[in-house]
Amino acid sequence: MKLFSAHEMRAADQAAADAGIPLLLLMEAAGRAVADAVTRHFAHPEVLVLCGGGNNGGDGYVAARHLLASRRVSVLELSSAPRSDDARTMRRALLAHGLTPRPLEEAALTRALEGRPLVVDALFGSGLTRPLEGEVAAAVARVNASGCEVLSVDVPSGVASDTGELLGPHVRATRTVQLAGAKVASLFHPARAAFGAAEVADIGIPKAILEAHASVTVLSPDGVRAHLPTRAPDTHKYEVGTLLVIAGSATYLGAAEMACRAALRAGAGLVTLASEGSFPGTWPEIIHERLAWDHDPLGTLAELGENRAQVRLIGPGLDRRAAAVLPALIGQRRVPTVLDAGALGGGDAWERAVRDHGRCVLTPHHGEAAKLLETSAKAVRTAPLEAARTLAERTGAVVVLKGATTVVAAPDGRTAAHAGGHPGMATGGTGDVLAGLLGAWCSDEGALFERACAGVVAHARAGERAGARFGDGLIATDLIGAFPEAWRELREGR
Ligand SMILES: NC(=O)C1=CN([C@@H]2O[C@H](COP(=O)(O)OP(=O)(O)OC[C@H]3O[C@@H](n4cnc5c(N)ncnc54)[C@H](OP(=O)(O)O)[C@@H]3O)[C@@H](O)[C@H]2O)[C@H](O)CC1
Ligand SMILES: [K+]
Repeated sequence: MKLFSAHEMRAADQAAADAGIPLLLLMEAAGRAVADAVTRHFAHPEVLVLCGGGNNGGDGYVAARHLLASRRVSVLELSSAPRSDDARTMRRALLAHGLTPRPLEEAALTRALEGRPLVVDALFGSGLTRPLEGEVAAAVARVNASGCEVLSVDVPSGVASDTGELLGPHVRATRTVQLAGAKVASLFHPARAAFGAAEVADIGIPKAILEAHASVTVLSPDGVRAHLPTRAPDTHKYEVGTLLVIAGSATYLGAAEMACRAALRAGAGLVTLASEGSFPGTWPEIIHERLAWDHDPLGTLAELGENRAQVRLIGPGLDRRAAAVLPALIGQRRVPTVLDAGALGGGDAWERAVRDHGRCVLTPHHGEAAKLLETSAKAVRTAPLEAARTLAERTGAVVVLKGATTVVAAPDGRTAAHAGGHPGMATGGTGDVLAGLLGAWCSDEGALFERACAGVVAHARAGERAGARFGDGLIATDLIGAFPEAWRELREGR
């Protein structure tokens, strides 16, 4: 499935019109799809349709017309807003069926809501340009307070369709029928919650046109299945990808160990941890190489044979003293390299090293991305797709921007987002686990973006499994325990 910005959707509409499918036809299909969704999901004998002055309102008039056959329908409309030609046409068609919309005024709305109707919210869609205020904001508040179930058309009114951030007053929908494609806001918190159950209706825009106008893929288990690592029956450990993990410090040895364990469970052929001090690890499978950050660490690492470091992961719990050698460390081997946490150093020399390397995967959370982009965490949260894309373009790396919805961006512009997982994953160490499994799965140099996408989905699935068992009390190592079954489910299409 693809994700659309309002601009991309308008361009797709225009391309459809140019190809011979006028907007009026799309609007008819949109309203019909909304009426079908009402029939499928709601048994209310009464339906109250609220129409705005734009094309979202046009969809509402169409839905009202189709619902006349099976429900008692009334329509309240905003009269102040201008009406598009198509919305006007659909309003006339409704009048021809004997239903006259009435003005959306306080008394009329209060009376209508007393009958506990299903409310169809067709006030504003993707054309919202500013926060709702005055009478419209009051009407939305009244609908929310009424306790009536609400089906929103395309976008809950008041939600800006291009961001997960909330502008102001908005409808809290029970269900939203998104038209032609999912909207950005439906995938990102907190706006995501306003959509209720979100579905996408086909309104007759040809698939090729939709594909050509959307730049973001919504990740799904089905979508990443082809990119899960597989192994031949006669393979050996040096063929499935060995991982060198450069991580840990006196305080954060656990981060390094969790990354190593995750990598092993994700099928790494051999995992070597290079860190300072003695390693009290409880997994004997992890090979430990001693590093001294103040005594030629690069020399020590250079001695490790190529077959021990077909992929590198640098960063989980990394000792602060590593910062000074980061650019040289990144450039030391030309193998796929995942940079996490302490290895997301930033600065000109760092950025040059990442760009020159050309095979890096960066895994920042919002705060780390903000630092790398020299902006605020709020700016990243407001526009995570753009933030991930900009960082990927600037560094030439695949960027995995972690969050409740994770964005993956490639330097060539490919972008994907995934909203799976469990709120319990907001706990220390789950990022180290992701870094470890990406280290194991990014052994395919030609498919770093695809493998990163698969890793994000598998990590989220492990979180869902662990969340089902431990709820909000899940801890990062639970993800490692849940990972093998999550991987199997993805492989088997369950
Ligand atoms: N391909 C598709 O998905 C199709 C979708 N359809 C539907 O069309 C809408 C988008 O329609 P559009 O007319 O562009 O926009 P809206 O209906 O959302 O409303 C825009 C009007 O509202 C005014 N506006 C914007 N913000 C506010 C506000 N805060 N308060 C008051 N008024 C506001 C705006 O006017 P301004 O010039 O004042 O900004 C517009 O007049 C989409 O969501 C679908 O439902 C098509 O029906 C079929 C194809
Ligand atoms: K709406």
